[in-house]
Amino acid sequence: MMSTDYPEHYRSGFVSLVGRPNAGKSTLTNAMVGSKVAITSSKPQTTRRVIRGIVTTDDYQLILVDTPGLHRPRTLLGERLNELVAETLSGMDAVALCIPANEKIGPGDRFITEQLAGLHNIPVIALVTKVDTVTRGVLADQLIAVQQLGEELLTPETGEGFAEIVPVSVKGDVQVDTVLDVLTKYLPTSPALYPDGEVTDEPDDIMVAELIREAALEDIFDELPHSLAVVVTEMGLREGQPEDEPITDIYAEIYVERDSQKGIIIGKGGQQLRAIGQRARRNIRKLLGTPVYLDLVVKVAKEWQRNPKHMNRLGF
Ligand SMILES: Nc1nc2c(ncn2[C@@H]2O[C@H](COP(=O)(O)OP(=O)(O)OP(=O)(O)O)[C@@H](O)[C@H]2O)c(=O)[nH]1
Repeated sequence: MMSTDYPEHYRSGFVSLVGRPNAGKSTLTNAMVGSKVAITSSKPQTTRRVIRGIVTTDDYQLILVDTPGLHRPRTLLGERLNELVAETLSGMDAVALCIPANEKIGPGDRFITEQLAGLHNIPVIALVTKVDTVTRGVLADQLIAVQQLGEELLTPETGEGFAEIVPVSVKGDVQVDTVLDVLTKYLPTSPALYPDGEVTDEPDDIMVAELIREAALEDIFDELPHSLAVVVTEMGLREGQPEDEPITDIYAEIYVERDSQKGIIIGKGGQQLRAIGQRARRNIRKLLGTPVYLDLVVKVAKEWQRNPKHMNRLGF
């Protein structure tokens, strides 16, 4: 379909879908990618950009980028990761914040919106997702609440708020095309940035490490407020697998500061570590688009967090 000649009006660029867990980002990404089957890729890309999908048509190429690390900074390390997220976002042509229609706007939404307020000259579009789950009345209230959120936190000076607010439902097949139209409006004129076919940059071990870290912190966060780092030591597609059954092998080390914390992470009979692995695998699988074999080792690195050299060695 694509040729090397691009029409003058051709647009190409990056858009990131953000939003708290369960907001419907993946479902929407898949629906947009699936609706225009020119290029699909669920493979992660460079260290900074984790590409979830590319929608290529005769008029535009929309590159959908993931930013899984967008959360409250918990530690120095967390702040650095959030800088990484900020850097990813600052390279976007637009950012779309997903807010479900059927859940009240909460602290998570507010926090992310505040983060987005720091972006300069990047339009932020609100997508009110899963509108099939609510009545018209509830949707109307949510649209107003979203508008107020934008006016209050995004551009309080001007009160402009979100560049646009678009209701959408993948399950109900409502306005998925409209979302594409809206997002691509903000792409700059440019030839396609990715060639036709599979995209094959280096996988992103930083994002994988972050997913493992999040999985570890999920239910033992209180006991380990700060002392956790994850390093992916090896990652790659398993050789000799049939092409339609790829598996990604990942070897990672979880660093804690004290022996006692090591015990917490591993748990009785290794139970906790298994649970962490399971959770992490589920999310990494989403990110990479292949089943994952995950080998986790827990190590003690004393006071690593306050030691910049140590942090550098750990890849931060
Ligand atoms: N009814 C309905 N459910 C939806 C819709 N879109 C997504 N969902 C459901 O909402 C849940 C979360 O969707 P995801 O797309 O995984 O959300 P996400 O934001 O990618 O979540 P994380 O990966 O946890 O950040 C899933 O159970 C979806 O099936 C929709 O349009 N309508």
